Amino acid sequence: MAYPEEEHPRLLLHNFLSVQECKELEYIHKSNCTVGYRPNVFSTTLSHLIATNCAHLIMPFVPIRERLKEKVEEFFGCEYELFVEFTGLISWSRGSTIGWHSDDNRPYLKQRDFAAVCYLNNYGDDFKGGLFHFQDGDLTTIVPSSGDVVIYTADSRNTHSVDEITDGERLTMALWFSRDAAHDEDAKLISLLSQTPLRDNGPELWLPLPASSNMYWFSPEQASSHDQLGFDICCARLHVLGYDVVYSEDKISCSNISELQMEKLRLARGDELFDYEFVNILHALQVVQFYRWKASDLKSSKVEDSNKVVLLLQSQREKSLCLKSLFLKDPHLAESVFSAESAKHSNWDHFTVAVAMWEDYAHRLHKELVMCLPHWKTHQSIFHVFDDK
Ligand SMILES: O=C(O)CCC(=O)C(=O)O
Ligand SMILES: [Fe+2]
Repeated sequence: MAYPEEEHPRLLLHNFLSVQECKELEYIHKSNCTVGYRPNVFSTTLSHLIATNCAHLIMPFVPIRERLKEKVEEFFGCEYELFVEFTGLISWSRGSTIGWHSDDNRPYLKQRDFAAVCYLNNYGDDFKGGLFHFQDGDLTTIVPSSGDVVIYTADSRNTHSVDEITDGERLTMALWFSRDAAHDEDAKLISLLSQTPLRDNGPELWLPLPASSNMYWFSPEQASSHDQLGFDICCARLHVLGYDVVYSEDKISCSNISELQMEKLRLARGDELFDYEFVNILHALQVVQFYRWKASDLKSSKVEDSNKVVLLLQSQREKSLCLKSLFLKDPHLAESVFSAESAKHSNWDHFTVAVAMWEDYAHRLHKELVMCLPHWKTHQSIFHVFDDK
């Protein structure tokens, strides 16, 4: 039966995204996410990337969004009719869940016609729980597997739910599509990009700039006051990977998180201080996550002795601990939300290579963005312009 007569129009596509695409989106999410719209959920939106001086990080999304839109249009028989309404990376940590719903079930969501949920990591290996269920019809349970995509109509023919995540972090990219041009995400993003200075080539154009500190503050559901419990998610992600933050300036006191987030810092592991200054905590987090993403390539990279490691002084250690207590009021909570990952840090020499590779990566994406933007503005649409990637 062809759509629209079908009772439950939906499709599961295996390996629609490559392993590399999934890993790159994971890198972007784990270094840029903010607290999400539901308890224990974190999200990364494209407008947030633009707002934090990381507009270049929308580049990896561009060909994927395009392929997904084409697939959805083809399957539902509405070629050239759809707009991407929203794109988001979403991670579901322990305790998160969503009950039976359809994706257009609120007055402000009525413009949503179709959904595509892309799975970026694996049930069982990366998280426990988190199975997806359709309430009726065929294909009722989907076991998330990296690279797979489920597409379905956003209406009540596809009522669905997600089981509670009981361990680990479940990572997805969700897109919604609309026939209504007034809800075109591209137009909104192009307008934001047009207001962002991008033209020159200096690193200040692609070094991240943290958003307001409350966007990175995770509060457990039961906490009555914002400051009492919880943790800063950037610091928590560094912590679960075994990195401590050491601020460069002596004058820094353990007081104001929003000011600290903008300060220069270094990273330490145990009593080793990596003598390289990051411009702020997001910069450090991006490089650390990049190092993890590229770990296997780095193993075979030729390393010159970097001499960048010095012994952490006692005074620096004390300061670092004091700051940690400010950023992580509850380290155990942070470890349970981001599931203390086994530290994969192999050595600082490879890390030094990663710092340089990260810069090349950001710079390359920035140049691509600057080349694409005039085309996007002309067509009022975000599309893959160059094929020589
Ligand atoms: O992550 C999933 O599998 C589905 C998420 C979902 O239903 C939603 O965000 O509306
Ligand atoms: Fe949903």
